[in-house]
Amino acid sequence: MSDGIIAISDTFLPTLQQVPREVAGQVTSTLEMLRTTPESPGLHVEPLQNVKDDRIRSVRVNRKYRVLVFRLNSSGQNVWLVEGVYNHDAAYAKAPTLYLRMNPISGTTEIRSDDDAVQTGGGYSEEEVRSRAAALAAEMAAERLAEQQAAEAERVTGAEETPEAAGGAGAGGEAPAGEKQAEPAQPSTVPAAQTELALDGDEPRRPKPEAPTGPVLAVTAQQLIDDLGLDPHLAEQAAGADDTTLYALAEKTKNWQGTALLDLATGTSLEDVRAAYFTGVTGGSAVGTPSGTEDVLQSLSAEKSQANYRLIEDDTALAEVLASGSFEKWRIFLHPEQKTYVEVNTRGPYRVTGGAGTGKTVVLVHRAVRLARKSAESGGSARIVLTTYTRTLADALAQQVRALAPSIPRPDALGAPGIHVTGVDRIAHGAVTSAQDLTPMADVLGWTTRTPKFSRHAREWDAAIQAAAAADALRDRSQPHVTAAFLIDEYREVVLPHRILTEVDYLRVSRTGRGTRLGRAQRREVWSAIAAYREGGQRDSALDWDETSAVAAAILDARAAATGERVADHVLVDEGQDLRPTQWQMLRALVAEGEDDMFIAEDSHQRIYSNPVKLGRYGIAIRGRSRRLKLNYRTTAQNLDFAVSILRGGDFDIAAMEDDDLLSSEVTHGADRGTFRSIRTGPEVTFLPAVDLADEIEKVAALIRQWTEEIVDEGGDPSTIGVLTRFNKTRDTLVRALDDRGLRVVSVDRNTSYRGGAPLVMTFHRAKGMEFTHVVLFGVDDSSSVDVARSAYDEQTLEAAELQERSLLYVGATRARDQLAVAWAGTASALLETGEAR
Ligand SMILES: Nc1ncnc2c1ncn2[C@@H]1O[C@H](COP(=O)(O)OP(=O)(O)OP(=O)(O)O)[C@@H](O)[C@H]1O
Repeated sequence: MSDGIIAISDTFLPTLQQVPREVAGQVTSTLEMLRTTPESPGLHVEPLQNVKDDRIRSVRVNRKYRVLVFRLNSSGQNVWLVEGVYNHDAAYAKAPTLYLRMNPISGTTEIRSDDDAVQTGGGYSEEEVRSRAAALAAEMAAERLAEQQAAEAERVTGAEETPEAAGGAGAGGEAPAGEKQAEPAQPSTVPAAQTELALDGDEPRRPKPEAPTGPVLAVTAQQLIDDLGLDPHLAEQAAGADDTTLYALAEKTKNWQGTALLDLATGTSLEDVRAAYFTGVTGGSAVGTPSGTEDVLQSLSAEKSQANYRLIEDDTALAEVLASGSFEKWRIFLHPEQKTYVEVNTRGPYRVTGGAGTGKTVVLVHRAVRLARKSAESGGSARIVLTTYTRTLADALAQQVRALAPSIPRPDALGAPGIHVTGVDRIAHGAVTSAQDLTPMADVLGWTTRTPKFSRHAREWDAAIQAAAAADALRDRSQPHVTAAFLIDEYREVVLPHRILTEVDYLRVSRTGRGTRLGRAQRREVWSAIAAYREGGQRDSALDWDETSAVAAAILDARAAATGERVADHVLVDEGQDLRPTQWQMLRALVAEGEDDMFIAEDSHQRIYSNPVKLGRYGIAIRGRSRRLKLNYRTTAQNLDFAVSILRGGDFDIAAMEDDDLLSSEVTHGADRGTFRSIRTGPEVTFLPAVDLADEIEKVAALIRQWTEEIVDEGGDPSTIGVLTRFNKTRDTLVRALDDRGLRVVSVDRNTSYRGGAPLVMTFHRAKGMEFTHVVLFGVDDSSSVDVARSAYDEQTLEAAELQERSLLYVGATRARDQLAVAWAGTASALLETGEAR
């Protein structure tokens, strides 16, 4: 008999994570034996008594553990569908109730249990189900044909651009050093399904959110039954369910039906949900009846089943993951939407947005690996750059790439085959230091050197202002446009990207997007300070980081002009919302425009470093190629609700801030409860109001102690607790105070890498991109925001700075997987809008 096939169910990985490490190793070798030599005397594959589905087997791992599998035998070949690993007694208690059913409407395999909280009741007989399924299949085929015909008609007549084509070549926006192009036309109509979202985005200010009541879904129970194939009992409860009930139902429903409900709750249409999960396989059986082996096998091998099941046969990637000893679900099972963005072939830059924890990084890492594998399969050696804002985040990305695909090369240098993972400033630094020819520097700065230093400090702007004042070039130094804050932004957002070298050019340049309007005399003043800053740089042969990436872009462009070659084939960017204009220019210069050139993951609601950027200005035209992820995999619904309530108080008009040429519905998400949901629920957020700092520290110390004990009791590591502060100073005070109370914590800053064994204390900024099981937001009182008015030089920067304070709290709150606590002394921050906190 030929070797069998191992099929992994998504129920298996969480159970594998629960067993001791050495047992996990034994499980994988047991599965390998099951695949190759199931008859081996060393392997005990036991049928069980009194079972619902006689295909279920218990396979011995060691004295204590058993794996539950379904044996699906077809034409002499075995497919072993692995459900989970349990200790002996739990396995024997569970096995009799389990059965395999293929849903006749969706064609999806479901591992069901007689104990399912939601069971059959009402609905159709088996016969009715089958005939309904056949009718539906015909309906879908007709729909597909009609769609194809419509698309064909559009292509032929050119009557209307498809979204992809609309963002194609030529829509590149304003050239860096050129004239402003005409604004792309706004679409005159918004598709009906998106109208509500678009209007939401236009609301000037949201009222304080009320707890949502009434049905969440905009579909009837009958539609859920007929069109989706949900269990009738579940459908009836779900159709009328309010928010809380819907979550409870989705969580209890272990198979794809639960996720499909959440998808609908995020605004995904019935058609899209069907397109995501329906396998197209016909047959199956009603709830309560196991389905035939052939039906199940066909369904399992359908591509759409990959969200929940994977066959190991020929899947070296999956085998690699299992062999690695680390079993997080994200490495094998992607949400259908995530999978789409991993695999989509793009005709230019593509952007995935989505709230915190929706798996944007997961998509990016899978995509980088897919591009590398695809190239290797066709004998190529693609040069892939995977980058993000900071080095710490880049290190985390590198770890994920290694976990997913240890065998793919991760070169240290730009231009080598494989996945080069590094921070965006390091790329710029590398491009400048490795350049043979630094003359393009002169095109950006007006001077050049063979030995640049990278050491300029923001305070050198003060020296430049002083120098300009000393030369009598400034009339009044208290004017906003001659403050360091204004000049830094003007330099990085206007002067450097446009490669302005002279006052004459600066007087002419379009400053679109900058809030403050400047007259001629004011521009002269600004230029005098900028010229002084540049002279300082030239004197010291020193570049700041914005200059470095601007120079890197010029060097890369010059090299491409001379050789016709760019240094990368694909560029993937995480945390894109925090990148600055010249960094985008540099990334654009790494890769030629074309298929799969740039892929960007970002969340505008998490922007905590830079001002919004209109990517189209830097040759990154994403119009029509921006998509949104909506299911939060990280944090519970309770924590997410709290985090989103912070955003709601702010006027995040993302569409206007960054890409006003996009439909606002393409980018809105965070403030819109209906479009962003968590996949699980947990305890309520804990609020810890305190009378003063000492009281707050006491309360937080007690909570950390309690959490630490609970985590240690369960065999976990207390470094999964994160305590976040707004300022470095608060962090240091807190760490000292906890230390005085005999509570060991680790203070994390730029220079300390974190270790396990103790809770971590760090700033909100440092926690960006990280996640913890438990989080305390410390010191969220009315003095916890920076005095934004002090550094803001106009209305626009004031608003942006206020939004950044909200974003910081949002970032902090969404680091928590399970439990979140918010502490403050005295009056709570005005940014906390929830009733409990006020
Ligand atoms: N398909 C999936 N199955 C299981 N877990 C997933 C899946 N996708 C993402 N996750 C988990 O959700 C969490 C958040 O994922 P990720 O960090 O990619 O989100 P993100 O959108 O980049 O978040 P942020 O914007 O906050 O950085 C991680 O723990 C990740 O492992």
